[in-house]
Amino acid sequence: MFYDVVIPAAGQGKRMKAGKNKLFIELSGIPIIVYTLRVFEDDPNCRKIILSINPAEKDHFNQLMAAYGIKKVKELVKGGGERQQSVYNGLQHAGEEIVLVHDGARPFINQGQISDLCEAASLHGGAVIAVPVKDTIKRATDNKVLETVERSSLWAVQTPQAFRASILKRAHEQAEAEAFLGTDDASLLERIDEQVVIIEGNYDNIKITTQEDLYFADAILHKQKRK
Ligand SMILES: Nc1ccn([C@@H]2O[C@H](COP(=O)(O)OP(=O)(O)OP(=O)(O)O)[C@@H](O)[C@H]2O)c(=O)n1
Ligand SMILES: C[C@](O)(CO)[C@H](O)COP(=O)(O)O
Repeated sequence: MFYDVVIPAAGQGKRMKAGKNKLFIELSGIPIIVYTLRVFEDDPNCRKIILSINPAEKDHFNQLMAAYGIKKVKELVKGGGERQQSVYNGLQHAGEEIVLVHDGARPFINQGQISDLCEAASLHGGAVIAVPVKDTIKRATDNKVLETVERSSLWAVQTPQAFRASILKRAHEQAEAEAFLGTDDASLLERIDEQVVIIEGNYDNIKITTQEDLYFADAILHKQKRK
């Protein structure tokens, strides 16, 4: 099933404390964003990549795409102050069928799962990749525990997230109109009662967020190279 993908890549990487967009940090000599883009460049079902970026970094992104032969980025879109706004801006350039949203900061998505995700989105409206939560989760205020949350129904949600484009566009419009800010795109469907289903993913699909994620990323990369 064909799809367009919106990749938000306009963050500042504050939690990484690298003093630059963390997507330019290299893993084994290759920038993180290149790993992410390659997954979609190599997927024959991906029609086009829409990349939301900070305009000040446009030349850097263009240089990387030229150097690594990335040809499917058909739109370089101005990102927003929040991830949700970067996705919203990208969505304006997406087609009318299936659209995926995938963090630039998740370079280890397994291509095999993307088609399952698209099928599910076509059937249900929205679908997310997620893994069962492994830790015991407690709710607390001011470090005082209020309760232990029942774990069997908890999922840690990742990207990609796939949607019927018309539903995602409507969900974003409504969130924008009501000044609602979510941490992922599926939450915008949930609040307008559109269905979102889970496709079980794997724990390697980490989002590179803080310094320690870089050595987890190196380990995952080495594991993948051994295959
Ligand atoms: N205004 C923003 C914020 C984030 N992102 C993108 O959304 C993805 C997930 O966001 P996150 O991991 O939070 O990245 P940063 O915002 O860069 O990190 P931080 O929150 O630590 O500053 C990243 O690919 C990031 O580039 C974006 O396009 N626009
Ligand atoms: C969309 C996301 O990757 C799902 O896990 C995540 O919510 C991005 O935002 P965060 O603020 O870094 O959690």
